[in-house]
Amino acid sequence: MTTAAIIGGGVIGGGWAARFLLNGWDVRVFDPDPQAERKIGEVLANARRALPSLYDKALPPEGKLSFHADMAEAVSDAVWIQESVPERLDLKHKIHKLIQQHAPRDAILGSSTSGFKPSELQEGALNPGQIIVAHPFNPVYLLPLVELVPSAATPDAVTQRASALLTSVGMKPLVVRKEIDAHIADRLLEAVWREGLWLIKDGICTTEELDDAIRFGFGLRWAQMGLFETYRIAGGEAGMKHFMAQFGPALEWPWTKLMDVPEFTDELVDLIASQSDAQSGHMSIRDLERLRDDNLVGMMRALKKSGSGAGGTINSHEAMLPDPEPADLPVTVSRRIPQSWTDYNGHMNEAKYLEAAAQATDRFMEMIGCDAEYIASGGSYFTVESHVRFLNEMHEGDALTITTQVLKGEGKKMHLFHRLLGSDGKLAATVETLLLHMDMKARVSALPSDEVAARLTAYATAHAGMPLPEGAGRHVGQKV
Ligand SMILES: NC(=O)C1=CN([C@@H]2O[C@H](COP(=O)(O)OP(=O)(O)OC[C@H]3O[C@@H](n4cnc5c(N)ncnc54)[C@H](O)[C@@H]3O)[C@@H](O)[C@H]2O)C=CC1
Ligand SMILES: C[N+](C)(C)CC(=O)CC(=O)[O-]
Repeated sequence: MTTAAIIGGGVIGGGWAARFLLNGWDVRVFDPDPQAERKIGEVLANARRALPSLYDKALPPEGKLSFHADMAEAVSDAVWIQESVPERLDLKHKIHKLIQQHAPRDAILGSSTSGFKPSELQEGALNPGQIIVAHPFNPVYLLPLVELVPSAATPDAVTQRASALLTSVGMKPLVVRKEIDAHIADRLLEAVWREGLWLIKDGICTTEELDDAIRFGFGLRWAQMGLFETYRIAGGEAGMKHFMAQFGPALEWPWTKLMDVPEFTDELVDLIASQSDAQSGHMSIRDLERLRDDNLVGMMRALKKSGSGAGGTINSHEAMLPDPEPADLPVTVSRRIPQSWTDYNGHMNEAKYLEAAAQATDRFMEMIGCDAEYIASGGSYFTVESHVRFLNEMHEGDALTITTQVLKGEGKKMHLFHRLLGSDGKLAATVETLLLHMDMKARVSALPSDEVAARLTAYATAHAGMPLPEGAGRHVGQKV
């Protein structure tokens, strides 16, 4: 089992711990705060509820979490050490020295620093080439971006190994070409924050109105296309050059106050804190985190369909996860129930049982080779009939596993029986579904390719010896 050491287990360290644990790594935490175990436990509960929902395949079994008061114990077996102590250079230097006295020489020491350059962190270090900036985004267990910043003293091999390790836990390493204060993203974020502080100080808007200006408009655009691709479209058919000619002059007028910093007087701090309380004080931080996570999962799953932005990272990571063995009943869905799937009755809405079963069918189609490439080449399956039996309630956060049994896989027909199992392994629903293979051009039923037919037959043959599932072939209202 691979081991990560988490040094500093606050907001960011807790998120790193969850990211590694849920990707099957053992995690050792070093943090003097007596509350660290409780805080990490709460972050982990949120992560367990959110991260698996991004995937249509099961993540590896969770690793082991342990807490250590002794640095040697925490780091001596670690492949990856992530430092997330408060943003003070003297503290980071002190803690890196202690880490390097006990760490394996080939372990990577990533720092979560939001602003320090790697060369600053490496000053006076015992093994400078081991230290690299690995700057993540909150929540670390869901957001894939990690800015990986080497200095001139960082060997290329370290950057490459760091990049590969972070990719293997579902992250998107962005290697920053030249070290600079605050890397790339925090420079952008600080510029927006500084301008926002001025707009509030000058009474132009409240914190809520400023957030509205982001979330109802450009915030939605940025998640999928960023700044420059979005502006390319804004230039119309004439593209980027036209856009720059039209809006370039505004930079000189100027519209913004970016280089000034409003003074952090008690008055300004109180104004912002009271507006923020009025905006969001009715919810606890953990409730806000869960709302944020559910929204992020929904948006990231939408991006997964098109492979845009973070969706592309999820697809690549999912492709690295192992497929279940074809001889067993294949697991076609393994996920948690998001809050957005529940309804006014406080449980999973009936439509979502069918949605989950449709995900299982999509996954099974991929398993037999009917994937996006095959569909683009002109063949696919259409569902012609489904029967759902609702047997047990499912709730927000419950684990949902779906197994798929092939009742018939012959010619154009594919007859499937999905079992939806809850956290306790109890049957929550069954969905029996009949599909026909189609010629997508002519939009008529047609035989599948030989390869798809052969893979389907392999499953059908393996499942032929199994008993017919209880409930198969039922019709609505039938007596038990
Ligand atoms: N909060 C954020 O949005 C982000 C923060 N970061 C960076 O992550 C780092 C940590 O920030 P947060 O998690 O927000 O801070 P935090 O205050 O939530 O957590 C810091 C943790 O470090 C522990 N700690 C303090 N001294 C320590 C020591 N000597 N040894 C081990 N642990 C010690 C504290 O007990 C605390 O649990 C900073 O460098 C920050 O710039 C990076 C990305 C985002
Ligand atoms: C505010 N911050 C500088 C600590 C923010 C970050 O570093 C990244 C983030 O998660 O927004």
